[in-house]
Amino acid sequence: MKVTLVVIGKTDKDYLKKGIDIYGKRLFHYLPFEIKTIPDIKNSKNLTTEQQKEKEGVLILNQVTAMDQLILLDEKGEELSSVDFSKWMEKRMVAGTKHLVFVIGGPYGFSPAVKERANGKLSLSKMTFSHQMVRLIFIEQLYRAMSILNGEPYHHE
Ligand SMILES: C[S@@+](CC[C@H](N)C(=O)[O-])C[C@H]1O[C@@H](n2cnc3c(N)ncnc32)[C@H](O)[C@@H]1O
Repeated sequence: MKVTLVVIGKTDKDYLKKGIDIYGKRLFHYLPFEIKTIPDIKNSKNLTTEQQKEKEGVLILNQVTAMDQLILLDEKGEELSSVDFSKWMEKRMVAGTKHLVFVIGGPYGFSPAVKERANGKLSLSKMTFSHQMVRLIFIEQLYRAMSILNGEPYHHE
């Protein structure tokens, strides 16, 4: 199963880039993983938040095919423990999912069209993180889930 993380705008802080690079490489030992970066919307200051979400939504949906499983990362989504997230991943692998696409919304979240297309919503916490910060937090959790499935001593209960 291939996993893609779709994000909006380049990662702008070096401390995040370093962490994402470290955990992205570790993750790649377990499964094909890539980050797809959608460029920031131009002249977003002249747009309403709804217009910005719509435009981001079109670009997000361009990244997925009808066969892909699209999962939104959203603070209002389903909350799982790390062990339960590892089981959640395993279920998709066993079910033969070919391409699992996680997406992090822009500063204002997701458009209605993206929410409608999504196959599920996962929360990393009830707290809201910046769309930059959540990249590293999610990749570490994905690595943790895969290390649990592979019996590695990274996670301790
Ligand atoms: C600043 S937040 C946007 C918050 C906005 N109020 C909303 O309605 O989504 C930017 C993005 O980061 C991600 N995010 C932030 N906190 C999260 C959390 N606790 N769990 C999962 N994703 C989160 C989501 O993808 C969100 O769309």
